[in-house]
Amino acid sequence: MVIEKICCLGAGYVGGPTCSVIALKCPNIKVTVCDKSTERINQWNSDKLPIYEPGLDEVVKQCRGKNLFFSTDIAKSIQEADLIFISVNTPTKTFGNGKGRAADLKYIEGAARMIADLATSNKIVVEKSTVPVKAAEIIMKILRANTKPGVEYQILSNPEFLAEGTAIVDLVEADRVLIGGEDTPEGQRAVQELCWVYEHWIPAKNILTTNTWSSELSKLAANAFLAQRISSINSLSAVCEATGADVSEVARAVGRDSRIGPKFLEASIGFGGSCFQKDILNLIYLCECLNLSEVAAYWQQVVNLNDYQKTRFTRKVIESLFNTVTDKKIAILGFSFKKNTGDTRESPAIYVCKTLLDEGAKLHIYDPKVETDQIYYELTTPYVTNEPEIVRKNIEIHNTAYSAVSGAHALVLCTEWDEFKELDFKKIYEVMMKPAYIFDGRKILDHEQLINIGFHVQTIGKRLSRTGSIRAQGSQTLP
Ligand SMILES: NC(=O)c1ccc[n+]([C@@H]2O[C@H](COP(=O)([O-])OP(=O)(O)OC[C@H]3O[C@@H](n4cnc5c(N)ncnc54)[C@H](O)[C@@H]3O)[C@@H](O)[C@H]2O)c1
Ligand SMILES: O=c1ccn([C@@H]2O[C@H](COP(=O)(O)OP(=O)(O)O[C@H]3O[C@H](CO)[C@@H](O)[C@H](O)[C@H]3O)[C@@H](O)[C@H]2O)c(=O)[nH]1
Repeated sequence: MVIEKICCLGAGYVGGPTCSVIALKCPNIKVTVCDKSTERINQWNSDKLPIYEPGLDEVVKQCRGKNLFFSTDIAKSIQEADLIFISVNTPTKTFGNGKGRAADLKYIEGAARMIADLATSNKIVVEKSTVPVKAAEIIMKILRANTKPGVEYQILSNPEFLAEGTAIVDLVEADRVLIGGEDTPEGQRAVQELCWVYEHWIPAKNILTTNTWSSELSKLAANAFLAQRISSINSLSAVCEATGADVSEVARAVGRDSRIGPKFLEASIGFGGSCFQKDILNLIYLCECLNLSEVAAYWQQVVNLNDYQKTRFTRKVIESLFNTVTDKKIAILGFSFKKNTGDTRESPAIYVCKTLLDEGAKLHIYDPKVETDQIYYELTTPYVTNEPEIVRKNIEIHNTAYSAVSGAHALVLCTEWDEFKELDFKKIYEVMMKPAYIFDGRKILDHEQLINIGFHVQTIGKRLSRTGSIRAQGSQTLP
């Protein structure tokens, strides 16, 4: 079979960018991205795409209507496709068996049932969503139990490694593409067909093929390793604050060892995003189910340390402000989970804001890309101690950083947007209440300059000479 038509179920952060790049690099293949949500598909067909991703607009504009289509006509797209990507969401279960840990596979199962219902010819079905090991077996069972006469399926695992904010570059210049398939002649033929798609732009040596289960586990393992590096450096940031060492210097020194490498050693207020926590919890649940409790406990600690880092930072803000933020105006700069994305899923800013709101603070929030409604949504659902209406009264969303900081007791920087480095802090100092506090949760500001202006400054993993922290003054240890 030569792949002429591809269908993708799920037009989200993965399905949209991935298929746009496939369409760009494979002009001979017709790519249709489908979603159950008509609103999402309408946005993909409009001038304002549903997600912000540098470089994505250009790719979509170049291909849309030529060989790239966004559609709600799932039946037609499935029927005409040779290959179907399943790129649906796999959130952590919020109830029932495995609550808070296991991946909820209801959307995967739903997608498999749709394919089984609608397909009338042979299909290669590719699991692109991140799933627990052996999830392909579920898809296989559903498809093969409902096969129409003459229809055959091959199921492949092809996890996605793109990071938000750099998705287009990550897709165009992928370190590797991973494809897992069944160890049968038909399975291996399907693997080669998907390899052929990627070989339009990825060097063959960077396309790794494995068995299905290794491929599924490698995705969870890659995220667990990356998150573990962040928790490791964040754990050391606490040691730095307590001793006078500087975590950036430690990271530079440690990262120079070529066996360790310099990337992903940036101490922060904690990792966020829709993947790291969900995928580690997924791995932990898998280990528990396999009676590997020591392994589960090992990875659980990565998540625990991340929670500790978020709590530690927020506690520092409150303690520095004389242990009360009630009725104080606090400017929050950055709400997305990292720069260059409008995505707020599991953003550490949510924890910081909710805790401050619970303590009675009035928040003035600015983020260059997050929509106002999204901020309200994140802060009012779920787990708030106050009623949503009360919470809303204590939040104001701003269009600029300058208006957010006006009259504020403190500025809390939660996301490392480049534009925050360019702000005129002399101007900001003038309009803030005194003493004026800055809490740099991303270590991106010029702290010496801020201290010279007159700010009390605190950051992650470094003790600054003028911190303003009651606990820090005359004390060798920070909370
Ligand atoms: N976001 C990332 O950066 C990233 C990177 C790598 C892997 N992943 C994984 O990829 C998967 C998708 O993540 P995402 O961030 O794109 O999720 P998302 O929530 O942005 O998008 C998923 C989309 O699937 C749609 N959907 C659900 N069931 C459907 C069905 N049966 N038919 C058609 N559409 C359906 C939903 O309406 C939604 O729009 C997850 O498993 C995630 O872990 C995400
Ligand atoms: O040194 C670092 C690097 C990252 N982060 C934080 O970690 C989180 C995740 O960042 P990143 O990994 O860059 O973004 P994601 O889009 O979540 O991408 C991760 O999750 C995706 C979904 O599975 C994978 O495909 C990617 O390979 C993997 O990097 C963010 O809050 C970052 O601010 C740090 O605190 N310090």
